[in-house]
Amino acid sequence: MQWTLVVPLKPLPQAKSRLADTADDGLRPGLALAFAQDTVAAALGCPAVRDVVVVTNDALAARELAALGAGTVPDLPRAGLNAALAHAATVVGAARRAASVAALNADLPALRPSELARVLDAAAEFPRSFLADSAGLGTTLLAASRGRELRPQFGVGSRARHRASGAVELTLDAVDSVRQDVDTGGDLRAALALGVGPRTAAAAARLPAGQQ
Ligand SMILES: Nc1nc2c(ncn2[C@@H]2O[C@H](COP(=O)(O)OP(=O)(O)OP(=O)(O)O)[C@@H](O)[C@H]2O)c(=O)[nH]1
Ligand SMILES: C=C(OP(=O)(O)O)C(=O)O
Repeated sequence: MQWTLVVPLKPLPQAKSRLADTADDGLRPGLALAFAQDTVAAALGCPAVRDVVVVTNDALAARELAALGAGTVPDLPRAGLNAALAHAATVVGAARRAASVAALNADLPALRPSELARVLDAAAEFPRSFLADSAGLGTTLLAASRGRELRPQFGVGSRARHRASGAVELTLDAVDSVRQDVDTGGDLRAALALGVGPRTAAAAARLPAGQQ
């Protein structure tokens, strides 16, 4: 089965606020863009992925991610993350005759196509399923098979909410790169240890010594 991935991205000046201790206002937007570029490039390199659609109101990010081969959909005004995802999932479902759709966070700079393929192949067995993040509290991927609604409930504590919503938790080993979202300086160090994509490696090299 091939999937359409929907990747949500905040306007870059507001993105990754929890990285403020690691990257100042001058560097943080570029770091957030680099995470999204490496995430989208890895996703587009995954054999289980048919296409990637980024939902964002950020014009620069939309342009840069379209240059990698992603489609883009604008956010609904002031609706928030879950409304943006549900909207984008509806748009791509309508355009692609009830495609199988998965939401994937934009902050997975260590993402490996082969690990994403294993997660999506496992997700194909269930109507709705999700993968917990490396911290064990959040979600990095929520999948809905053909014809099923995504019903996203991302945000703080989303692992428990997705489970309570009836989505099946995917319990795969050795898919660390799909779980490793980057919210804090510690997360960034963990992602760098796994091995990040080239744009994040370049952006991280510009951080002050000790923050990389
Ligand atoms: N399109 C869209 N994406 C969003 C919105 N809110 C959050 N996101 C994206 O959803 C994912 C998780 O978002 P958050 O953890 O809330 O925000 P973040 O920028 O990653 O980090 P913090 O600012 O530290 O909370 C990231 O890929 C965000 O860019 C929104 O309102 N619209
Ligand atoms: C939005 C989520 O991610 P983050 O860890 O970036 O807040 C989530 O886990 O639901």
